[in-house]
Amino acid sequence: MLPKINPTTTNAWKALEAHYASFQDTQIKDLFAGDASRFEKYSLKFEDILLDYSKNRLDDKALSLLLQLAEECGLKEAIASEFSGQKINTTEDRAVLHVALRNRSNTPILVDGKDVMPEVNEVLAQMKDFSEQIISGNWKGYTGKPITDIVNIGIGGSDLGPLMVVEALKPYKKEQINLHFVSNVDGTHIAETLKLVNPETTLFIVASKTFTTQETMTNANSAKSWFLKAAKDESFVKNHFVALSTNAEAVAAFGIDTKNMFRFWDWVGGRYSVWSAIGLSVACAIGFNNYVEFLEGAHAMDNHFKTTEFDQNMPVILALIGIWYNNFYGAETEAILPYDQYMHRFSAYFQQGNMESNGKYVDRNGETVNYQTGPIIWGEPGTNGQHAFYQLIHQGTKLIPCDFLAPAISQNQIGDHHPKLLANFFAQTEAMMVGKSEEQVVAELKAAGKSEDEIQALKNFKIFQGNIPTNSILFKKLTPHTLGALVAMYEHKIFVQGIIWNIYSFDQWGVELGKQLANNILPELTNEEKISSHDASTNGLINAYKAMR
Ligand SMILES: O=P(O)(O)OC[C@H]1O[C@H](O)[C@H](O)[C@@H](O)[C@@H]1O
Repeated sequence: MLPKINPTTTNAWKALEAHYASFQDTQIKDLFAGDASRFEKYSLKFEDILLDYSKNRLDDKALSLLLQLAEECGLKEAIASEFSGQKINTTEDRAVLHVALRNRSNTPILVDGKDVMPEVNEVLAQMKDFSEQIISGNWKGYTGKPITDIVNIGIGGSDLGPLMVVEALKPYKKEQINLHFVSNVDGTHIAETLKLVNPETTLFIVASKTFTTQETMTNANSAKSWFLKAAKDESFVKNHFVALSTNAEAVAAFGIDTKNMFRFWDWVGGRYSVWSAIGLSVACAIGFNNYVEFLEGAHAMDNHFKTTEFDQNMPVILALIGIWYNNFYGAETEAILPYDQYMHRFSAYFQQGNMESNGKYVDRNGETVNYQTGPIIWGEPGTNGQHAFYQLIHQGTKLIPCDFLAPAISQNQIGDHHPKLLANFFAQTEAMMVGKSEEQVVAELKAAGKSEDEIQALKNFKIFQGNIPTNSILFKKLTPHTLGALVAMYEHKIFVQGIIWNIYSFDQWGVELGKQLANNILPELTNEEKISSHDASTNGLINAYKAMR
């Protein structure tokens, strides 16, 4: 079971507070000036991935206290509990075993005394067989034509994971299959997607752990009606609809043959489910072997996380640096900035991964925390972000630690695009650290021929204070294996932080209230009566909507 230690009561926390008081104004660039080996010391390599964390407001003392914090909070025991299948998702009484889904070494993992690996392998074999039939064209639609388009209908973890991975691994995509993702209950999403596809050659993958999610069920029903309008015969549904779910009854009730159901288990969290049957659209897009490569990459990172000393452990180091800024410097957000267009949904994916996991104010003792928990995660690919929001990172009033990610080798070697992209990556992390001093600004303005008055009027606007912390994550190439490792790295970072913050990272009670109230409101929108059962604002809005429509 997980430890239940309030991190602020540890010796390490108190020592970190004391250290922060004297260290807080230290400039990263001065730390480099004082230590010629800082880059070597503060960087880690794992396979083809280099993590450079030297551009942080971090010294040996802070780092060793953060490592001590991890020890005092029982991180070692917590990792062992997770990997051994203990029910560490206590509020839902479930194990947390996405690591079993990619456990390529096949060592037994027991839940309630039963090894889960045979079932995991069974579903993988089913996914292999199915994806091969789709890709080869052997799986036929109701008029005997092969499938050309797959529409994944799902939301949250049943959408963001496969969507992010299919986008990131586009260079590996099989040409004959087009992928589409429908998530929003806004009818526009399904309507615009259906305009692009033909019922004779389209496969709908209905992805929902619970198979009760309003958005997904609504979209799946609309897709089914659209399909039946063309196919006319219910018996054809089995050629065009498959389900990814833990809920066989609901799948059958929807009219999908349970032979066409790919199952997973309650110990797979939605936001950690791309490694499960939820990855079927990925396997159909890039082929099963590439999907397995993706699992292998994650498994390799799992082993690194499980077996490596904390001071050399990438997810642990990233997590501790995050805690340093979140809990001592008061940073409220973290930006994830991939310099790879294929990774354009990576930040959105970890927005859910992080914020749904660690956005909690109640600790594992059921008490309200007296410290900050999960940060706000956001980001867009570089270089686009540079022309949009980097202004605030460079000269705003908020501290925003950033992760920069980039491949050394582009999958599209066109002219000098890639050196230009990477030049921007390196320049931004350098600029964020070194800033630009008053002396530099004045010298530049002088060199540009400005008068003394002009210099005085302008100079303050052109100064960059710098000292903005960044992690640089450079990898050789965005292969399925490397992507798997990167995703697993961030997953474990979230785990480590949740353990230290003494919260439960694998439930998501905070999404329930809105769903409940929407279910109450929906029937009120289907009649013309004036509504008075809510607060004045909600009543006013509902009534205004009814009058407008
Ligand atoms: O896969 P489903 O059961 O349809 O759930 C889809 C999503 O909705 C829920 O509200 C949760 O917030 C997510 O964690 C989940 O991924």
